[in-house]
Amino acid sequence: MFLDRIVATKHEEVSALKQTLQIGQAERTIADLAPALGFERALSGRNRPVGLIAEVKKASPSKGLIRPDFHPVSLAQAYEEAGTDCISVLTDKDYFQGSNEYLKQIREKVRVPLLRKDFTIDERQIYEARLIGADAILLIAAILTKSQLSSFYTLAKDLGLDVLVEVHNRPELETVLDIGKATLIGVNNRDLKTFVTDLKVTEQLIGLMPKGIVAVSESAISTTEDVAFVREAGAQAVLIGEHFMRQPNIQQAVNDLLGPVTNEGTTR
Ligand SMILES: O=C(O)c1ccccc1NCC(=O)[C@H](O)[C@H](O)COP(=O)(O)O
Repeated sequence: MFLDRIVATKHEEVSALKQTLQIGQAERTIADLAPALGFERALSGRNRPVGLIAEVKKASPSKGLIRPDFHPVSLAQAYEEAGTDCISVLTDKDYFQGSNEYLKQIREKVRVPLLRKDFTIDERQIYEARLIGADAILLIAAILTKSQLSSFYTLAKDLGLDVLVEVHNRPELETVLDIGKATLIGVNNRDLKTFVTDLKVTEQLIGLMPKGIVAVSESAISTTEDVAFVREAGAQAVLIGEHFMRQPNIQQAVNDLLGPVTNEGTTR
């Protein structure tokens, strides 16, 4: 299964990271860094009626190469000019053709909060995310134990990062809610094991979330009807990658899909 392969690769990467990233040294370096930008705060005070996390995504396991003329900084700058609330940057090399370097380069040029989109399975990756300039990390319930979800969440927060916790089914959501820490939860409409997408997953799961959670609908959103559907289901934000990556004019595509910036965001 593909997800198992991805996780196996992550274990190899973490073994290598153990040789280069010493936790004590990382803690000292992080203590001297400027505070991270408020990822969750940007979504709560969003620029449009629905918040937007726009993704910098060159390729994916389900679709192969998506954006042949891939210039990560230019793409992120176009997202920033389009009034994107947050940007997601895929840093996985083997399956998404991403890179930590892309995130670092974007951090230098863009003042929008950045999500390090990767498959976190070890605490060293959380230190690494902060060191390369991320403002938030992703924790995927499908690949973590309850205990890992809880301890990784706390570590990320202690390092000044926000956390997007991702679920795809009811048992995963129940685990996350039982831990009782997550305030920003993403519902991935894509089953990471089969790649099948269905926006109804958003409808099913957001209805089970308590008030006060910032709910994000992730994946397979490409039309104004899709956006309307997930908003109606209760999503306060959307995470969109492939659709924007296939457009020649990113700014135009963001405005066509989500409308103009209104600065009328509200908190729930
Ligand atoms: O995108 C994939 O094919 C994929 C396969 C296996 C695990 C994760 C995968 N994608 C990660 C994501 O969550 C998406 O990049 C993100 O939600 C944006 O989705 P989309 O708008 O459909 O590009």
